[in-house]
Amino acid sequence: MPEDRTTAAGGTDAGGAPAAVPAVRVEGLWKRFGEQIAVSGIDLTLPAGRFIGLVGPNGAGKTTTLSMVTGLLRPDQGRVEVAGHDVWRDPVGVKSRIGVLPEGLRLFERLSGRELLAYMGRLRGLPGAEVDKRAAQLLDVLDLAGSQHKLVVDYSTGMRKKIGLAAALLHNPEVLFLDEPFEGVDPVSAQTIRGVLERYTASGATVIFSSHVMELVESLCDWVAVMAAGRIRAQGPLAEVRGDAPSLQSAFLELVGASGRNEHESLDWLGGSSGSGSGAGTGAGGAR
Ligand SMILES: Nc1ncnc2c1ncn2[C@@H]1O[C@H](COP(=O)(O)OP(=O)(O)OP(=O)(O)O)[C@@H](O)[C@H]1O
Repeated sequence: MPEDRTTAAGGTDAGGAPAAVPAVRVEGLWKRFGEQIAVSGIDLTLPAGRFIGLVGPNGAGKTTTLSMVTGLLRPDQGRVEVAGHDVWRDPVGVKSRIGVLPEGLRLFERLSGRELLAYMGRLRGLPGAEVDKRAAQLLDVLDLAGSQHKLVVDYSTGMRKKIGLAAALLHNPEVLFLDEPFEGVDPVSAQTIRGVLERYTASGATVIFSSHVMELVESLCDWVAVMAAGRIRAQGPLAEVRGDAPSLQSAFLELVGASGRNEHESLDWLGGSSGSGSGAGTGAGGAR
């Protein structure tokens, strides 16, 4: 991985020279769903060539943010640039430079894995022979070669993630967005995906992925943005965001205001030590 030379604000490098074009620049981004504010006027600068984690608790606004950044959801307000191109003014310019593995990935179920990649490659404008070559290599590396003629509808959760990843990588995008790429994936497949992503970022490309698994983010990412209740609570190099905390997990709990939260008293009926046994209706003052 390259040495960090970008300030947390993403403005200049250590020598004061202008920083390279960031992978993503977000300014004043808002999204409401009725009364619910999902994303609350966030600013975000994610440098290129990094392995970036967008972390936050359930409902923090990660998926909504990624959907707006990738042009899948129109913001109420704000600006988004990907690799220097405005997502809403230059949608084709942006979409040709990105790969997306969205949450709840919908695939063409009645195609085989191989056919799906052939179709996606042609949609991306790649010549047939090139699609064939890249598809064969991706299927091989992702350990899907043996299932390439199986219909996608018959794929397992992990296989779906892997074929979705292959489709997102086929055109060799500059920036790859992944919403919870490791959810429902077994450790062997996770390791395979991880290897592919590490190889991809080592060549200078950017991976931006959302997760609430802190250990994973800590072991993979060199840059993180922490989101809670629709706002960005911290962003910067992993070591900077972690600060003096023993782990990203503790820093995260501190940042999202969940540190030291103790709810066990409201569950005093739960488990063997409560003395209330398995019977219903014993109440808080049950036999002790
Ligand atoms: N289409 C929608 N209609 C109404 N509310 C929505 C919609 N999409 C998201 N929200 C709300 O916006 C907030 C942010 O949701 P979002 O899915 O972006 O969070 P998240 O950080 O991705 O959560 P998770 O980790 O649980 O997937 C939540 O309160 C959610 O209920």
